[in-house]
Amino acid sequence: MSAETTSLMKYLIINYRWVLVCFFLLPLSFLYNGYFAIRNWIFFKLSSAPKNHLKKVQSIQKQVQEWNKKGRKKKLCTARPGWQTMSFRRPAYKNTSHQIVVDLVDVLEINLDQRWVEVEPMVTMGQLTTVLNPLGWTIPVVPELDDLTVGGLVMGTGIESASHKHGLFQSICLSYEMVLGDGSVINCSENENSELFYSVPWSYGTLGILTATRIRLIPAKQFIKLKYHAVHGLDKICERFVEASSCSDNEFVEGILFGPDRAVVMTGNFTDKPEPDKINCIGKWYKPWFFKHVEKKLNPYYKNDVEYLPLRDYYHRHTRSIFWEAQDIIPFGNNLLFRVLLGWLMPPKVSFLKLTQTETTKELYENHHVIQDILIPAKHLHKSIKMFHETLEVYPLWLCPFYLGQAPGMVHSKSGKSEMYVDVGVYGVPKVLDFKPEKSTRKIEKFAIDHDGYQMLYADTYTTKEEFRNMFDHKLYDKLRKKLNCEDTFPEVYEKVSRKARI
Ligand SMILES: Cc1cc2nc3c(=O)[nH]c(=O)nc-3n(C[C@H](O)[C@H](O)[C@H](O)COP(=O)(O)OP(=O)(O)OC[C@H]3O[C@@H](n4cnc5c(N)ncnc54)[C@H](O)[C@@H]3O)c2cc1C
Ligand SMILES: NC(=O)C1=CN([C@@H]2O[C@H](COP(=O)(O)OP(=O)(O)OC[C@H]3O[C@@H](n4cnc5c(N)ncnc54)[C@H](OP(=O)(O)O)[C@@H]3O)[C@@H](O)[C@H]2O)C=CC1
Ligand SMILES: CC(C)=CCC[C@@H](C)[C@H]1CC[C@@]2(C)C3=C(CC[C@]12C)[C@@]1(C)CC[C@H](O)C(C)(C)[C@@H]1CC3
Repeated sequence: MSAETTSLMKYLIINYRWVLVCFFLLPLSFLYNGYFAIRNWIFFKLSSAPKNHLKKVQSIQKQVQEWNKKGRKKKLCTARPGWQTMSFRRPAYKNTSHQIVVDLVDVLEINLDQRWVEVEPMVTMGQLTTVLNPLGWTIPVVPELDDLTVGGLVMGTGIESASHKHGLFQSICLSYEMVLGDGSVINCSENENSELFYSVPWSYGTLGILTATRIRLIPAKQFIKLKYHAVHGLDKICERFVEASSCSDNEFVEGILFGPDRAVVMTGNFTDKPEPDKINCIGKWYKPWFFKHVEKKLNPYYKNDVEYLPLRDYYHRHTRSIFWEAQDIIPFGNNLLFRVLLGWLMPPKVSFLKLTQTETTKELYENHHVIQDILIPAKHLHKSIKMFHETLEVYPLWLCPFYLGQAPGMVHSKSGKSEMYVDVGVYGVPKVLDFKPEKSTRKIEKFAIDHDGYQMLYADTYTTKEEFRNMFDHKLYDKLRKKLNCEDTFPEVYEKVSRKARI
């Protein structure tokens, strides 16, 4: 292809990606979701899951035992296709690993007396909220985005606006059932095999295959009373945000920074008594994107600083616009006409976007886009926002507080006592002129390491193995890897998340 044609193709792919998305990916996503809704309903109606679980676990054990018999030639990973994972890149290591099929996709049991739900690892957040919310229950932390799987959230991490009370996703898990590298099944919890229980989070499937987990339940009411607090000035923003995060009356706390000195802090509580004229079904297809709706609250003209959002609308408030990533894919996606006509098809499935990503878009995102979630102690929030402004100048920034305890494992508070942390989510096009992906990201990673922070690993990490082990506490992890003979069974976490391991 001539140079002109190539650059024309690149121009079209970059500036008209929305054509592919609107005319192909949106309808395809809608049909795919429809198929799975029916499939789940039928599987449930047949009550297939509870009866089949044991058989499905035995099939995983059999796969691992066969792998052992064949001489353990390659290391193990799950057979989930890389394009389906909720991470920016695809796991290249799967091509050179022995893949274990883990088709565990169902809700197993809801025990309302003891307040837990037992689920298989491929259950998604969308499926779980569909099951639980009509029953008047919820898990305490419901990570955004329907397609997140329980397995990925346990083995990686998960966070949402209730995390300031309930911690990260692993803090709401009561037990894990796993198949180990020798083909045996093990259960672990705080009181049983507790060292394994604390090592599983952030282990990225490198200690065993997760086959079920029990998650705590709390009563859910049908609405969230959401208060919007427009705040101006970085000092005031940090003060208001940290104060809201430490106030135990707030069941939900979230902040969106729309510029270096203007933000909206949101506090929420469950309620069954909404004021009828203030109900906002923000999840309806024709409604504005949530972050755009929030941005309007900065304007003093919009007096209405209290709204009542239906529970499921609140839990998946950022899903239609994929936080603010959809605006780079469908620039006119928040336009009223588009929303009324095609909003019901949004969002395009992230997995389909990944599946159809071209080298051109990949290069574009690599060199002109940043996607990171940096977890920083709340006492360093002011400093970190300034660092992000100088290094990237990307807005909006997502601020999500979470309580981090001292339980052993890869991620714990480093100050010797439990403390409030903040997830600073950065998703967008850097405005600074000197943005260089590796240099800028390594600066952010160094800032995190120097301030007792962490980096979410669904995103690119440019840390060296030594820096990675400096950021994440490998003491207990290394001990378990040895105890469970993982060395030649599973790769190490770093070998699954580093830039070399992903394409
Ligand atoms: C345990 C459980 C798992 C579910 N899994 C899914 C799912 O994977 N995908 C999805 O879209 N929807 C799921 N649902 C939601 C389900 O689709 C709706 O709640 C149900 O269709 C509503 O119809 P119903 O009122 O007849 O349900 P119910 O009358 O509550 O129950 C209908 C069926 O659910 C079974 N059931 C009820 N409670 C339990 C329990 N604690 N453990 C196991 N089986 C139970 C009963 O045996 C019966 O066959 C699940 C619900 C429950 C309680
Ligand atoms: N609000 C939030 O908290 C959000 C979080 N995220 C990120 O998304 C990730 C989850 O994405 P998702 O696509 O669900 O997960 P992935 O499929 O990406 O899995 C993440 C890791 O968990 C491992 N894993 C998954 N299931 C199992 C299992 N049953 N047994 C052993 N290992 C397993 C995978 O191993 P393998 O590679 O072998 O398959 C992989 O290393 C989270 O970790 C989080 O970082 C993204 C958006 C929002
Ligand atoms: C802790 C929290 C809230 C994290 C939110 C992370 C999301 C914003 C991330 C997770 C996966 C993610 C990186 C993704 C993308 C955007 C940002 C996402 C959705 C997109 C869709 C951007 C466009 C890209 O071409 C491509 C399709 C590869 C990715 C896929 C993953």
